[in-house]
This record gives sequence, C-alpha cells and structure tokens, in this order.
Amino acid sequence: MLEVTELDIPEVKLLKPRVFADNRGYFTETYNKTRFDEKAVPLGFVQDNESYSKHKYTVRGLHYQAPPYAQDKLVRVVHGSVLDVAVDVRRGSPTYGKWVSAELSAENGTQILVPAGFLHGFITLEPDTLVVYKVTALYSAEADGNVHWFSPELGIDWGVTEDQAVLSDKDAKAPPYSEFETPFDYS
Ligand SMILES: Cc1cn([C@H]2C[C@H](O)[C@@H](COP(=O)(O)OP(=O)(O)O[C@H]3O[C@@H](C)C(=O)[C@@H](O)[C@H]3O)O2)c(=O)[nH]c1=O
Repeated sequence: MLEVTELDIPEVKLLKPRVFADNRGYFTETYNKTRFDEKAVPLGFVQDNESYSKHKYTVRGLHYQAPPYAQDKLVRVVHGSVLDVAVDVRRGSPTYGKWVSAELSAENGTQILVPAGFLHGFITLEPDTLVVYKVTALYSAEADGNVHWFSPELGIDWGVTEDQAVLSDKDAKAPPYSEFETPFDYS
C-alpha cells in the first residue's frame, strides 16, 4: 500500500508507505519500484543520499542540478524532522516561481517527491536530523547550482528569521532568486 497525494503544485507529491507495527516495532517498504511507478510517476533512481544535520534550523538549499544532470528527488527523514520546500522554476509552467512545503519527520514517515525543474531545500526543525533521499541523476559538481534560501522575491515561509539559520558557506553566499536564470523548461 502506498498513499500518494498531490500538493498545490500537483507534480510535487507526498507519499506514505504502509507501516506494519507489531510488538517488536515496525516494518515498512520505504521504496517499492512497482508501486511507486504506478501510483506516483515512473522514475529511475540511480543514487541514494544521506545528510545529517547537528543543529535545529540548519538550512540546506535552495539547490538544483542543471540538465542533463537534473534530478528528481524522493526525500524522507529517518531521525528528527524538517520543513521541506520545493520551488517551481520550469519556464512556462503555470506555477512558475511558486513554492510548496511539507513537514517530513521520522514519526510521520512522509516522503516528498520533488521533480527535476524545482529548486529544493529544507530546514531542520530538530537537532540530529537525518535526511535520506533517492535521486534520478548522478551528482555533477559542474551542474550543481544554488539560489539564496531567503530570497525575498520567493517569499518562502521558513518559520524562522534569516539570522536563526545554520548554513554552509556556499548557501550563505548563494545568489538571490532575482539573479537566477532557469535552465529548465516546462513540457
Ligand atoms: C549533493 C552531493 C554532494 N557531494 C559532495 C560535495 C560537497 O563536497 C559535499 C557537500 O555538498 P553540499 O554542501 O552541496 O550538500 P547539501 O547542502 O546537503 O546538498 C544537498 O542539499 C539538498 C537540499 C538537495 O536537494 C541535494 O540535492 C543536495 O544539493 O558533498 C557529493 O559528493 N555528492 C552529492 O550528490
């Protein structure tokens, strides 16, 4: 069983796999290709990632990989919690420049599918947060790009002020959305 719901940008989906609880704890299939392809969208994942963030309010994002290394991402949290954010940057999309967010936690077991053509980022809501995600293209340092997470034009509600966030140097120095030229097209 896999429950799939669409967010306000319908290509961004939330997935909830069935959890089998018993006296020992639980079992769940976090990814089943047949069910995923049937209920969400057929995709070929080629890399699994894990990131650990020590502090509450660590922000990672907003990131993308330009074509031909564009990545669809299937993201979940195995310890702690995050607010996960996806921004539509597909030129010509009816929801271009719009963002959606969802809370992912170890407790709710919710996964988010962030398609290629979106900026992606998250803020940890607890210390010791472990995020794991599958992607459909291999990492490419050359194709890697970022946009400043607190760009005012985007108006993302991160639930914090800018000075509260813990960031990498790269993300702190990221160009604002006003300078971003999207490499993605809507099709
Ligand atoms: C993302 C990535 C990074 N790296 C290396 C590059 C760098 O030296 C180190 C840390 O990379 P970063 O600072 O970019 O890691 P991080 O800020 O966690 O980047 C990630 O953020 C989230 C929000 C995403 O959506 C991911 O696609 C990815 O961009 O790991 C890889 O070797 N493979 C990868 O796939």
